Amino acid sequence: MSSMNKLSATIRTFHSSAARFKKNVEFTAVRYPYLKRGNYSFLSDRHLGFFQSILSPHQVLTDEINDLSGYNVDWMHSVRGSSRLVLRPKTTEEVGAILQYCNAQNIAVCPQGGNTGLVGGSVPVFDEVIMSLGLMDAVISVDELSGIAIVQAGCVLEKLETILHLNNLTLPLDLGAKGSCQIGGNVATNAGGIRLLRYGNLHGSVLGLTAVLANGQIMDCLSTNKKDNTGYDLKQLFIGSEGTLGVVTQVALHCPSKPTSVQVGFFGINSFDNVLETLRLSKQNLGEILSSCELIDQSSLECVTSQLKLKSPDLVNHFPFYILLETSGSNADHDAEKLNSLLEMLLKNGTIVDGTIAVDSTQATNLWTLRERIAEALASEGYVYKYDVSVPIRQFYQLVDVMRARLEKLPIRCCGYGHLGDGNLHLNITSQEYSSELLNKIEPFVYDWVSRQRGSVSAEHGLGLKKRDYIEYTKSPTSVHWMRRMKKLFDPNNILNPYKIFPGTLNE
Ligand SMILES: O=C(O)CC[C@@H](O)C(=O)O
Ligand SMILES: [Zn+2]
Repeated sequence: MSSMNKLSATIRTFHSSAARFKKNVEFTAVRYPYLKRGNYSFLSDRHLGFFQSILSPHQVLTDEINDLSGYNVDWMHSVRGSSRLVLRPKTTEEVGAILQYCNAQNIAVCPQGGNTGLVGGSVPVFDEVIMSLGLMDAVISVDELSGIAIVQAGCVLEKLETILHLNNLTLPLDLGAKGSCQIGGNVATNAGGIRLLRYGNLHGSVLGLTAVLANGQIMDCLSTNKKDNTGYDLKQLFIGSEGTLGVVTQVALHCPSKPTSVQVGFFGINSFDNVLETLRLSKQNLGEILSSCELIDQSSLECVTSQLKLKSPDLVNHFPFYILLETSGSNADHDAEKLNSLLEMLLKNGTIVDGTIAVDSTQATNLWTLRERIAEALASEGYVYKYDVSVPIRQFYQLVDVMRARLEKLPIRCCGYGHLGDGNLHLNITSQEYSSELLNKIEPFVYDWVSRQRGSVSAEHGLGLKKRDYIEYTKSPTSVHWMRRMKKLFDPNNILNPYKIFPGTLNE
């Protein structure tokens, strides 16, 4: 059976190849014609001179074609800003000096990690100065005994995982974008991913962090204590703040022990009731070794196999639903036996119709590839309307059915997949190209539907620019009011990632 090391070495690099896809064109001005640039200073030679005086030449990028284009556009090629400057600090102090200056000079700043976000949160909307954390990529310390790693914000997730594995530890989060996303960006967006079912989200795994506030002040919350009840836990404010309250520069992460046995199963299922029963029985029978439970519907599997020329697993038939299960444990024989007897039981009682268990790391990788490259496959198909929602588990697939009925006869593909174990559905609708008519058929209907289930209109991708107008479909007006107050308190001049999270302007 496969080991985690082998698995990790081969899986998931979709962002590097997908970056070449240019089909998903929409761009900010088309979809957001009502957006107005805030009253910020324009970049002048004097400003540039200041940044050049405190940073080295390779930390100040100004060449529009050769340097800036990749920073100005998001991975989906759907939001594009027109920044004229990328700053690449190497230390927390440099971040502090930059922000202090920008705050004093009324210059807007867009903090950026690996730029793998899906809601337009990590790219400028107008000409905000981009602050890229990519040069701050050091792993400062890893302690196997306590399971604590301290790392700079710009460290790419995959690099961090490789180093953790050498210390018999692993990351509490895993994403398809791990080859290019950065831990600071993950923390700033409270990224979820495929292990959340097992290890919970970053609000639990981040023990401490350093954040630089809008005025340049360095807030040292870099605690490594697992227990600390000395008043308010301020670090939590920065986790999921999408760079609007401060710039995260260092993170102390609690890392679980590295599993030595990883098993992957793939099941074909005839009805959504049986999908739910599979989840229930998997939880009951696998217990704590269950580390992922992902749903893929037939439409998603069809898309990923046809667009990326991948082979479907060897099952007897096509099914409306597939579940990908992963276990992570420390005893290969025990874990394999558990998964095999689950498979037998599910087949025998008719909950699943067919299933396969990976016999080696190549097969496991191939199964994961089918799940993790769906986003890339969708992007290569045409324009993608993306929804990342939390819904009560029993209603997980209803929204997909409702949307198919609503968009019947239109030339679209409607896919439902995602993190079933967490109630996090990825609903994606593709069409040949962007159409505002189609968009109006989908939104705000989708958000309204989710709101009526008391779900979340953004489960793990954040609000960024694309979802900001829908915040009140999930958060109460009182919550939004206090969020705005908090933003005003931390960033009174609204220089940090403006136009994100909140609809309108902060003065409204
Ligand atoms: O593109 C999407 O909708 C989901 C992307 C990512 O969160 C995933 O789980 O693959
Ligand atoms: Zn996801």
